[in-house]
Amino acid sequence: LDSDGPGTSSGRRVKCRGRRQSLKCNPDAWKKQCKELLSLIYEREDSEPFRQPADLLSYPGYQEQEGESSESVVPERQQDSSLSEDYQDVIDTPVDFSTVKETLEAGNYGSPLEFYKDVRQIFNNSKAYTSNKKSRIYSMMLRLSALFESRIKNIISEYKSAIQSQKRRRPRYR
Ligand SMILES: O=C(NCC(F)(F)F)N1CCN(C(=O)c2ccco2)CC1
Repeated sequence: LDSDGPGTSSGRRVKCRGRRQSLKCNPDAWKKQCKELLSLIYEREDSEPFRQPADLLSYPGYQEQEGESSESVVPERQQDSSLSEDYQDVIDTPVDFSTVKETLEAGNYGSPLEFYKDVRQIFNNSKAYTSNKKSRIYSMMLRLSALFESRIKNIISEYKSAIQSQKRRRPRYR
Protein backbone atom coordinates (compact mmCIF):
# COMPACT_ATOMS: atom_id res chain seq x y z
CA LEU A 1 0.00 0.00 0.00
CA ASP A 2 1.50 3.34 -0.86
CA SER A 3 1.94 5.75 2.07
CA ASP A 4 -0.93 8.13 2.82
CA GLY A 5 1.45 10.98 3.52
CA PRO A 6 1.51 13.14 6.69
CA GLY A 7 -1.10 12.98 9.46
CA THR A 8 -1.53 9.25 9.45
CA SER A 9 0.91 8.30 12.21
CA SER A 10 -0.81 4.92 12.45
CA GLY A 11 0.00 4.43 8.76
CA ARG A 12 -3.66 3.40 8.31
CA ARG A 13 -4.98 3.99 4.78
CA VAL A 14 -7.19 7.10 4.85
CA LYS A 15 -7.28 7.40 1.07
CA CYS A 16 -10.78 5.94 1.01
CA ARG A 17 -12.41 8.51 3.31
CA GLY A 18 -15.75 9.84 2.11
CA ARG A 19 -17.42 9.07 -1.19
CA ARG A 20 -16.81 5.59 -2.59
CA GLN A 21 -16.93 7.02 -6.09
CA SER A 22 -13.37 8.36 -5.81
CA LEU A 23 -11.08 6.42 -8.12
CA LYS A 24 -9.10 4.58 -5.44
CA CYS A 25 -12.03 3.25 -3.41
CA ASN A 26 -14.63 2.12 -5.89
CA PRO A 27 -14.62 -1.70 -5.97
CA ASP A 28 -16.63 -1.59 -9.22
CA ALA A 29 -14.17 0.66 -11.08
CA TRP A 30 -12.46 -2.43 -12.57
CA LYS A 31 -15.40 -3.13 -14.95
CA LYS A 32 -14.98 0.10 -16.89
CA GLN A 33 -11.19 -0.27 -16.76
CA CYS A 34 -11.38 -3.78 -18.23
CA LYS A 35 -13.78 -2.59 -20.97
CA GLU A 36 -11.30 0.15 -21.87
CA LEU A 37 -8.43 -2.36 -21.88
CA LEU A 38 -10.44 -4.66 -24.16
CA SER A 39 -11.09 -1.75 -26.56
CA LEU A 40 -7.36 -1.06 -26.65
CA ILE A 41 -6.72 -4.74 -27.45
CA TYR A 42 -9.28 -4.65 -30.27
CA GLU A 43 -7.55 -1.61 -31.75
CA ARG A 44 -4.31 -3.55 -32.08
CA GLU A 45 -3.87 -5.53 -35.30
CA ASP A 46 -2.08 -8.11 -33.16
CA SER A 47 -5.45 -9.12 -31.70
CA GLU A 48 -6.99 -10.05 -35.05
CA PRO A 49 -6.29 -13.83 -34.90
CA PHE A 50 -7.77 -13.91 -31.40
CA ARG A 51 -11.04 -12.05 -31.97
CA GLN A 52 -12.98 -15.09 -33.19
CA PRO A 53 -12.92 -18.78 -32.23
CA ALA A 54 -10.13 -20.69 -33.98
CA ASP A 55 -12.38 -23.69 -34.65
CA LEU A 56 -14.17 -21.78 -37.41
CA LEU A 57 -13.02 -22.55 -40.94
CA SER A 58 -12.60 -18.83 -41.47
CA TYR A 59 -8.88 -19.48 -41.20
CA PRO A 60 -8.13 -19.56 -44.99
CA GLY A 61 -9.54 -16.03 -45.17
CA TYR A 62 -6.83 -15.01 -42.77
CA GLN A 63 -4.08 -15.70 -45.37
CA GLU A 64 -5.65 -13.32 -47.98
CA GLN A 65 -5.74 -10.46 -45.46
CA GLU A 66 -2.10 -11.04 -44.60
CA GLY A 67 -0.77 -10.61 -48.14
CA GLU A 68 2.34 -12.39 -46.91
CA SER A 69 3.50 -15.83 -47.99
CA SER A 70 0.89 -18.17 -46.59
CA GLU A 71 3.48 -20.23 -44.67
CA SER A 72 4.09 -17.27 -42.36
CA VAL A 73 0.56 -17.14 -40.99
CA VAL A 74 -0.85 -20.65 -41.40
CA PRO A 75 -0.01 -22.67 -38.29
CA GLU A 76 2.93 -24.98 -39.04
CA ARG A 77 0.83 -28.06 -38.36
CA GLN A 78 -1.76 -27.17 -41.01
CA GLN A 79 -1.14 -25.95 -44.52
CA ASP A 80 -4.86 -26.19 -45.31
CA SER A 81 -8.11 -25.14 -43.67
CA SER A 82 -8.45 -28.36 -41.67
CA LEU A 83 -7.36 -26.36 -38.65
CA SER A 84 -10.52 -27.23 -36.72
CA GLU A 85 -9.89 -30.93 -35.95
CA ASP A 86 -6.28 -30.23 -35.05
CA TYR A 87 -7.00 -27.12 -33.02
CA GLN A 88 -9.76 -28.81 -31.05
CA ASP A 89 -7.52 -31.83 -30.43
CA VAL A 90 -4.74 -29.69 -29.03
CA ILE A 91 -6.71 -27.02 -27.15
CA ASP A 92 -9.00 -28.13 -24.30
CA THR A 93 -10.39 -24.69 -23.41
CA PRO A 94 -10.76 -22.61 -26.56
CA VAL A 95 -11.46 -18.97 -25.78
CA ASP A 96 -11.20 -15.79 -27.83
CA PHE A 97 -11.77 -12.10 -27.21
CA SER A 98 -15.33 -12.12 -28.55
CA THR A 99 -16.42 -14.48 -25.78
CA VAL A 100 -14.49 -12.46 -23.17
CA LYS A 101 -16.16 -9.26 -24.45
CA GLU A 102 -19.63 -10.84 -24.24
CA THR A 103 -19.01 -12.12 -20.71
CA LEU A 104 -17.75 -8.72 -19.54
CA GLU A 105 -20.63 -6.81 -21.16
CA ALA A 106 -23.16 -9.26 -19.73
CA GLY A 107 -21.76 -8.55 -16.26
CA ASN A 108 -20.77 -12.20 -15.85
CA TYR A 109 -17.32 -11.55 -14.40
CA GLY A 110 -17.39 -11.21 -10.62
CA SER A 111 -13.93 -9.63 -10.45
CA PRO A 112 -11.03 -8.56 -12.67
CA LEU A 113 -9.31 -11.79 -11.63
CA GLU A 114 -11.89 -13.85 -13.51
CA PHE A 115 -11.42 -11.58 -16.55
CA TYR A 116 -7.64 -11.99 -16.23
CA LYS A 117 -7.96 -15.80 -16.10
CA ASP A 118 -9.92 -15.95 -19.39
CA VAL A 119 -7.61 -13.57 -21.24
CA ARG A 120 -4.54 -15.44 -20.05
CA GLN A 121 -6.15 -18.65 -21.41
CA ILE A 122 -6.22 -17.05 -24.87
CA PHE A 123 -2.48 -16.50 -24.67
CA ASN A 124 -1.73 -19.90 -23.15
CA ASN A 125 -3.74 -21.62 -25.91
CA SER A 126 -1.60 -19.86 -28.49
CA LYS A 127 1.58 -21.00 -26.72
CA ALA A 128 0.24 -24.56 -26.56
CA TYR A 129 -0.82 -24.62 -30.20
CA THR A 130 2.25 -23.15 -31.82
CA SER A 131 4.94 -25.57 -32.86
CA ASN A 132 7.31 -22.78 -33.87
CA LYS A 133 8.15 -19.87 -31.56
CA LYS A 134 8.90 -17.74 -34.62
CA SER A 135 5.42 -18.10 -36.13
CA ARG A 136 3.65 -14.86 -37.05
CA ILE A 137 0.61 -15.47 -34.86
CA TYR A 138 2.72 -16.49 -31.91
CA SER A 139 4.73 -13.26 -32.14
CA MET A 140 1.47 -11.30 -32.34
CA MET A 141 0.32 -13.06 -29.18
CA LEU A 142 3.57 -12.19 -27.37
CA ARG A 143 3.21 -8.47 -28.10
CA LEU A 144 -0.44 -8.47 -27.13
CA SER A 145 0.25 -10.39 -23.93
CA ALA A 146 2.95 -7.88 -22.91
CA LEU A 147 0.54 -4.99 -23.43
CA PHE A 148 -2.22 -6.78 -21.52
CA GLU A 149 -0.01 -7.72 -18.54
CA SER A 150 1.32 -4.16 -18.25
CA ARG A 151 -2.22 -2.77 -18.00
CA ILE A 152 -4.09 -5.43 -16.00
CA LYS A 153 -1.75 -5.41 -13.01
CA ASN A 154 -2.84 -1.92 -11.84
CA ILE A 155 -6.50 -2.73 -12.38
CA ILE A 156 -6.14 -5.78 -10.14
CA SER A 157 -4.07 -4.03 -7.44
CA GLU A 158 -6.54 -1.11 -7.25
CA TYR A 159 -9.38 -3.61 -6.99
CA LYS A 160 -7.63 -5.52 -4.20
CA SER A 161 -6.92 -2.35 -2.19
CA ALA A 162 -10.50 -1.12 -2.71
CA ILE A 163 -11.96 -4.28 -1.21
CA GLN A 164 -9.30 -4.29 1.52
CA SER A 165 -10.21 -0.74 2.55
CA GLN A 166 -13.87 -1.78 2.45
CA LYS A 167 -13.20 -4.56 4.98
CA ARG A 168 -11.16 -2.44 7.41
CA ARG A 169 -13.49 0.57 7.61
CA ARG A 170 -16.03 0.78 10.48
CA PRO A 171 -19.38 -0.75 9.58
CA ARG A 172 -21.67 2.10 8.48
CA TYR A 173 -25.21 1.93 9.86
CA ARG A 174 -27.71 2.87 7.14
O1 LIG B 1 -7.72 -19.61 -36.47
C1 LIG B 1 -7.32 -18.80 -35.63
N1 LIG B 1 -8.07 -17.74 -35.29
C2 LIG B 1 -9.39 -17.51 -35.89
C3 LIG B 1 -9.26 -16.62 -37.12
F1 LIG B 1 -8.49 -17.21 -38.03
F2 LIG B 1 -10.50 -16.42 -37.63
F3 LIG B 1 -8.72 -15.45 -36.77
N2 LIG B 1 -6.08 -18.89 -34.99
C4 LIG B 1 -5.75 -18.08 -33.82
C5 LIG B 1 -5.28 -18.99 -32.70
N3 LIG B 1 -4.15 -19.76 -33.20
C6 LIG B 1 -2.92 -19.61 -32.64
O2 LIG B 1 -2.81 -19.07 -31.56
C7 LIG B 1 -1.68 -20.01 -33.31
C8 LIG B 1 -0.44 -20.20 -32.72
C9 LIG B 1 0.45 -20.49 -33.76
C10 LIG B 1 -0.26 -20.48 -34.92
O3 LIG B 1 -1.58 -20.19 -34.65
C11 LIG B 1 -4.47 -20.61 -34.36
C12 LIG B 1 -5.03 -19.79 -35.47
